[in-house]
Amino acid sequence: MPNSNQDKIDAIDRDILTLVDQRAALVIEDAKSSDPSEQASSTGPMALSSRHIDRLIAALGNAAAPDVANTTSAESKRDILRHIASVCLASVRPIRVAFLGPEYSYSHLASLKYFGQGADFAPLNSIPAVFESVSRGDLATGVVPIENSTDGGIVDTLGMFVRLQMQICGEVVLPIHHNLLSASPREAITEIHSKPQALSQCRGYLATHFPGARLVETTSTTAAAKLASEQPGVAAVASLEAGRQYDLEVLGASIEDNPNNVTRFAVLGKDRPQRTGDDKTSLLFQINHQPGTLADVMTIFKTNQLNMTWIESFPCPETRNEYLFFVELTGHRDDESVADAIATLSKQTKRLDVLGSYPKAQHVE
Ligand SMILES: O=C(O)C(=O)C[C@]1(C(=O)O)C=C[C@@H](O)C=C1
Repeated sequence: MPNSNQDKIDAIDRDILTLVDQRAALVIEDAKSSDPSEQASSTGPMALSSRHIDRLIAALGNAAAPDVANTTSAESKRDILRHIASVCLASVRPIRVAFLGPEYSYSHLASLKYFGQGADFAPLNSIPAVFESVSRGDLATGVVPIENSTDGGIVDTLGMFVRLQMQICGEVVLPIHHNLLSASPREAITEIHSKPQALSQCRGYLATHFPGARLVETTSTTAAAKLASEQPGVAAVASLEAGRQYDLEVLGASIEDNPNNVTRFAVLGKDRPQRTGDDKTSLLFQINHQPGTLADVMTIFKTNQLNMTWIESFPCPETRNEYLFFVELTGHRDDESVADAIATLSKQTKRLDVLGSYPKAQHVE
């Protein structure tokens, strides 16, 4: 059936493309006139654009164009604008982003959420490989899971921060909805494969519905999905996108035990984002193994009225019975209170790494 509105739709598409080109030209002009430190930034501009887009969508509410039915969701509008922003930024400076692959892992979805589809994505086969490629400078930036709301700190990531000098220049918070995916029917499933964290986030569901299945750990959820497409009797716990990629049936949707399951990802890189007024600072420190030292450190945060958003201990690789601590707090290292706390902390710790100050993730959808 011919579409009677097709000519009008074509005209609108042409207008959209003209506007995208105009937008890209403005971004290029701004990049040329910005100071050299901002020009070198690979992660900052997209974070800033996302922030502006979020504000714009929030301000528009549900009344984008009064004369037109408001049929597009705020989420779709946000996705469209983020994609356009990312494509415009890529015309100034292509961004290469390392993540734990293969594609459609949650790390890939988090990278897409942060950088948009205009970035160039490089799937690597482990979290340490992501750290090493950014540290060597092979890739400008990388995205790694750092904390899950069900399971806590991601050990591979925390261990790499302990081993390697690495900066955090952003964060992404992604709701994680796991799915049981297979090319085989439900009754034929004998093995369920996934990354340990994903299996753990679904342990109640798996124990109830597949008590006899063997749980097998893989390097990522998508690696499990790929295997499930190749081996009969194997199911994977992975994203819907991974299931689509490998043509798998969904045997169970949203099987995470906690419906509010979210994972926070750190954006790694050499950028040093400027203060926005709504920032976080990540610290890694080691203290003497003596009574009261951790309490003394907490007092520094209290005195400076700093709100801690995360604390996690990690066994010190060199010294048995000693621990390193990861702490995140609200505020930027350029804020007086944070700068004061860091200066005092440096006198009371055996090791102190300021991992970075960066804009707080805006929303969870
Ligand atoms: O395997 C993936 O898909 C990942 O991106 C890793 C990872 C993790 O290790 O936490 C990320 C988010 C989920 O919590 C489960 C798996």
